[in-house]
Amino acid sequence: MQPIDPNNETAHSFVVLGASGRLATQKVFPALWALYRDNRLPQGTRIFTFSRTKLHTRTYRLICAPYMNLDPQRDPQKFNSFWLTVHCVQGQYDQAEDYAALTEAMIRQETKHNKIYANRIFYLALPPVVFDHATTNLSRKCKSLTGCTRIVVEKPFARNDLTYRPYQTALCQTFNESQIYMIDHFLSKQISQNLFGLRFANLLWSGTLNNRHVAAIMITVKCEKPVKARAEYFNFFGIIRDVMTNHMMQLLALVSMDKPYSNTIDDLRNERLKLFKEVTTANVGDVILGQYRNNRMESDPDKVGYTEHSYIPKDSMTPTFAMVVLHINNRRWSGVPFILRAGKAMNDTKTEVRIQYKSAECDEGKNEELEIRNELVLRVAPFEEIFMRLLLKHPGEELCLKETALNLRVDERNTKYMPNYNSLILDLFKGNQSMFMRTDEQCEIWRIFSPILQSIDLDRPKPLPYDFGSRGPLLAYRKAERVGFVFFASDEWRENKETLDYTVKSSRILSGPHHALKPERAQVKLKSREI
Ligand SMILES: NC(=O)C1=CN([C@@H]2O[C@H](COP(=O)(O)OP(=O)(O)OC[C@H]3O[C@@H](n4cnc5c(N)ncnc54)[C@H](OP(=O)(O)O)[C@@H]3O)[C@@H](O)[C@H]2O)C=CC1
Ligand SMILES: O=C1O[C@H](COP(=O)(O)O)[C@@H](O)[C@H](O)[C@H]1O
Repeated sequence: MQPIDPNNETAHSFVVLGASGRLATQKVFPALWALYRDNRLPQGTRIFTFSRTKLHTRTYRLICAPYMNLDPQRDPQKFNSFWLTVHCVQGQYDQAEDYAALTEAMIRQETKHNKIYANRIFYLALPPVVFDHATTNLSRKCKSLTGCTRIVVEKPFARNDLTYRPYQTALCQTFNESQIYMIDHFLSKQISQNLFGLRFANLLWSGTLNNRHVAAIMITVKCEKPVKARAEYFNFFGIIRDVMTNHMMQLLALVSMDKPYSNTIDDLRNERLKLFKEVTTANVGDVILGQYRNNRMESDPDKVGYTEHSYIPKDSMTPTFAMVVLHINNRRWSGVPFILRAGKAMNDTKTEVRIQYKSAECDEGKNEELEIRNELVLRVAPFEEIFMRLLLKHPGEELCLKETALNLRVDERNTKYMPNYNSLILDLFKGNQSMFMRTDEQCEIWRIFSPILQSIDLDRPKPLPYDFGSRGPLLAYRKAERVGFVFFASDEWRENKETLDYTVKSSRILSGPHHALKPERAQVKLKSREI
């Protein structure tokens, strides 16, 4: 893949459809601006908005400005010149002639820059209802005749395996796979790239990531905030479709797939697909669903039960928490549970992959209640870190073991990472599809989750209640323990005693006792010859 040459002669038209919406104004335009400011976009880039709403660059820049992280000392002049590259086109998503008008607008700008070559990128920041109209009309009226055409689609990629088929057909009949960029912003997160590096570049890990050494893997995406922004979308799709059938499955693939044959995009995607094919189809027995309720302790009117929000139907059965246990049917992983846990309005905001190793069989005086396991944790939120839970000798004269951490705060290494959307948009210009999904990958993901999703849609099971701000339903934790995961005082064990005591106390109140709430640090006495 060639790096972008800012002096590239080719004209580039970047079109954001649905530009009046949240995704466009809060993510896509801020990313475009940051890349422009840092001279990362090719010189001949022109940006177009396409929406039913009549937009003017003058007013649109005011709408986007709060999300653009402007530096008043450094940026004003460049910010003005950025907006000179933006052109607004109004249109209906189902009207072919409006797309023809968009093409005329693009040609006018493209020919100013280069009369021969023009690449076009279409970013669909649109809800699914207009997806078919947009892809068909873009394909008929707007494709570049002289350069590349790329189309970017955002989740939700349909609702299940049945609705995905026509979705995939519509997309693949109008665009080639090499033109389709299915965005999953988790693929561009550092955790994803770290998983790859850690696994395939270090013998220490590549040799132990298998069912001989690993007891269980837990992948977590939990969030303290209640559902508010995008509530209508969330209530329709629920937590499983929001983060599991996309982001979390990509993390699962990265932690478990074999090393791709080569670094080419196809080999990478083929290996991911192979892994997804080996994940067994989940059924209702593999899932625990929850929905947050009022904990009667919050004064903030936003921190109420899910169905108490004015914007959520009172009888909603949408799960705001889910834990799903998956299995991979191959030699490396059979027998190891992969536990996906996600939720809103929980006790913590945290995204991580936690690899829990089997316990070492060295301690004669082993205390059954305190089973100690090594863990390798890759965390991306609230901050980036990689740590290993280890057992070392407790300082002092007594010969006993103590949990400790080998810890790396990745974000303290002074490296500035590019935010997700910036690097993904840069990849669009470069034509680098490796951080994007291929359409057949999503097909397998829907196959894995469809029985569960179908049961939720048809039977409308009542999710288990859990208190706002808690760890979710206790039953979920029991389930995780039953399949082989052991909870320690989560990761709070790394904090000072005061925080630990507080967390233990409040956790107890919020979700009842389980192994995560052990008040004592684990200490296992050993005979001297074992140290
Ligand atoms: N917001 C986010 O952070 C994320 C969003 N996504 C996905 O990206 C897509 C866009 O998200 P977002 O910007 O939040 O969505 P919005 O609901 O804000 O919709 C975007 C734009 O689409 C047009 N639109 C909305 N509803 C309709 C309709 N019924 N018929 C025709 N046009 C409509 C509107 O533009 P106008 O009327 O002016 O044409 C609107 O401004 C969605 O599929 C979403 O799931 C994915 C990940 C994150
Ligand atoms: O796409 C989504 O992802 C976010 C989590 O992503 P992050 O980059 O903020 O960690 C999730 O909160 C949201 O519900 C979901 O739609």
